[in-house]
Amino acid sequence: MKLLIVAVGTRMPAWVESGFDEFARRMPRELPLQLVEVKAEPRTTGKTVDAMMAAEAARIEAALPPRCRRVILDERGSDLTTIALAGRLEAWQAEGADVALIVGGPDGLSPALKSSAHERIRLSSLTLPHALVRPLLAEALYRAWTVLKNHPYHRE
Ligand SMILES: C[S@@+](CC[C@H](N)C(=O)[O-])C[C@H]1O[C@@H](n2cnc3c(N)ncnc32)[C@H](O)[C@@H]1O
Repeated sequence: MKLLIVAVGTRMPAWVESGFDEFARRMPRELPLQLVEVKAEPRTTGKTVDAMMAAEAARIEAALPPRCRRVILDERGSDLTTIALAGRLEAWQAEGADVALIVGGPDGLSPALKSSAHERIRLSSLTLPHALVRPLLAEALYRAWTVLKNHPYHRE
């Protein structure tokens, strides 16, 4: 099984890439964390927000592996503690399917894509900039894995 962060937006600032890479490289071989970037719709074409989100949703759909578990990152999703996220991670591993953690662009994710999700989670009740979600999520997943392994990185 692998974890994929499928995120709208390309050419992120160096601090976003190095923050993500720092935690992705710590993941074990049996649970790799991979970033799949999806091109954001240009904000200069005069399209409506709904049309831009629909175009981004089509690209996300095309990037998802078949039969993956879809987890939407959404500020209105369920709250998770680190321990609860570790529990999810354990359940996902038992299920065995790849898990796609989907992060929207500047306007968020289309309602249709959100309703296709198996679950919706949030990292905070604050609205986060989409670039910042990548390293935060990578760290949260790494931390959750260390909980399952009783690794000293996570301290109660
Ligand atoms: C700038 S936010 C979009 C805000 C938009 N108003 C909305 O309603 O989703 C871009 C993306 O970052 C992610 N995101 C932002 N805040 C988040 C949070 N607190 N928890 C989890 N994901 C978040 C979501 O995937 C969102 O689609």
